[in-house]
Amino acid sequence: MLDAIADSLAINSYAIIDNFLSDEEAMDCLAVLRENKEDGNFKKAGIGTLGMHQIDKSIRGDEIKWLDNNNLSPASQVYMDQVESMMRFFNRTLFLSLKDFECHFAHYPSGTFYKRHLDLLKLSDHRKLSFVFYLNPDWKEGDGGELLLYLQENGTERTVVVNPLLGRLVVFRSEILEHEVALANKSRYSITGWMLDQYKGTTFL
Ligand SMILES: O=C(O)CCC(=O)C(=O)O
Ligand SMILES: [Fe+2]
Repeated sequence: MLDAIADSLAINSYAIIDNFLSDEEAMDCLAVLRENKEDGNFKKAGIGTLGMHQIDKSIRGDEIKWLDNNNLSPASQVYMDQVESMMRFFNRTLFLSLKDFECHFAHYPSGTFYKRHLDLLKLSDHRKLSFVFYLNPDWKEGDGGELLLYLQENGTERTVVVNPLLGRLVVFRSEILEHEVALANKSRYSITGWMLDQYKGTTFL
C-alpha cells in the first residue's frame, strides 16, 4: 500500500489511498470527532495572511479541533500511529526529511466550503505534505464537499475530484498543489494534517 502512495506522490504530487484504516477504525475516529463536537471543543477555522489570524467565511467555513499528542483517545492513537509509519516510509523512499506532523478534526457544516488555496500560509511554513482522512460513511453524489486538486501538467491544468469517502486518505505536496473543498450540502467530517520538515512548535492556528 505505501509503495503505491510513494510512487504516486513522486510522479503526480498527490496520492489517494482507500482503506487507510478499516471501516471500524475509521468509524471509531468519527465517534471521537463527534464527542469533541458535543463537548464544544471545535472552533471556527481561520486563515493566516501575513501573520494575522482571521476568520472569513467567504473563504473557509469549517470548524476544527486540533489533536493533542499528549491526550489522544485510543481511536485517534491508531490513526496517528499509521500516519507516523507512513511518514517514516516517505523519509526512506522519497528521501524526505520529515520530522513531525500535526492534525486537526474538521467539520464542514452544510453550506460551507474552502475556496481554492495553497496550504503553505507563509514562507516560513514547514508544511511539506498535506494529508486528509475522510470520515463520511454515507457519502453519495450530490452531498458535495468533494476535494478538488488542481494539477499543473505541461502548462495545462487538470482537476482531480476526490469524493470524501470513509476510510479514504489523500496526500499531496503542500507547497505546490492548489486545492479547494467544494460546497458541502451535508455535514462533512475529516481529519486534516501536515507533515513538517521541522519539529512542531506552537504554530497552531
Ligand atoms: O478537507 C479537505 O479535503 C481539504 C481541507 C483543506 O484544504 C485544508 O484544511 O487546508
Ligand atoms: Fe488545504
